[in-house]
Amino acid sequence: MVTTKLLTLVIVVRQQKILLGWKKRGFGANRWNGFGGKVQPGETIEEGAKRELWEESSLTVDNLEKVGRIKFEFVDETELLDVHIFFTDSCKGEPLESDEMLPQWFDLDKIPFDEMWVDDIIWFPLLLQKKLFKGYFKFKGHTTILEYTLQEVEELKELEMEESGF
Ligand SMILES: Nc1nc2c([nH]c(=O)n2[C@H]2C[C@H](O)[C@@H](COP(=O)(O)OP(=O)(O)OP(=O)(O)O)O2)c(=O)[nH]1
Ligand SMILES: [Mg+2]
Ligand SMILES: [Mg+2]
Repeated sequence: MVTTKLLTLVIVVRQQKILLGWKKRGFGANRWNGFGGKVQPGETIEEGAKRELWEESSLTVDNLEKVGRIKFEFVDETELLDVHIFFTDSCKGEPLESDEMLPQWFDLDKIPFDEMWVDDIIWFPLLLQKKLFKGYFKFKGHTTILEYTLQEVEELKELEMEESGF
C-alpha cells in the first residue's frame, strides 16, 4: 500500500541572503536545506511549517507564502513524500543552531547546490524568481533522479488540487 507523508519546507531570505541549515540528523542529513518537517495531527500545513521553522532555527514569522509543492517517490519504497514549500522574507529573530540544523546565510548567487538534494538546483530558480510551481521527482536511492516533472502554475489553488500524482 502506498502512503503519503505530508512535509513542509521553509525558505528564508533576508537582505539578499538565503538562510540554509546544515542538517545534522535524520532524513537528508549532511546536506544544506531549508527548515521543515512532518506535519503533525491537528495542525494545518502552514502551522506545521512555522513550528518546524521555530524548532529548527529559532526564527518566528507571521505569514509564510506558499510557493510550491513537490511530490517525491523513491523506487522500492511505498511512502510518497508530499512537500509543501513556503517562502518568507519577513522572519523575526536571529537563527540559532538546533539539534537538527546548523544555520548559515548564503549569498543568493552562491547557493551550495553541490551539497544539497540533487533536485534543488532544478526548482530553486523558480522559487527565487517568485514563481509558483509544482513538481514530481522519482529517485533511485537518495542521489539519482530517474524522472521528473516541474511546472510553473498561475494560481495557488492549482497546488491544492489533485491528491494523486501531478
Ligand atoms: N530541498 C529539499 N528538501 C527536501 C527534499 N526531500 C525532502 O523530504 N525535503 C525536506 C522536507 C522536510 O523539510 C525535510 C524532511 O523532514 P525531516 O526529516 O526534517 O522531518 P522532521 O523535522 O519532522 O524530523 P524529526 O524531527 O523527526 O527528526 O526535508 C528535497 O529533495 N529537497
Ligand atoms: Mg526537519
Ligand atoms: Mg524538525
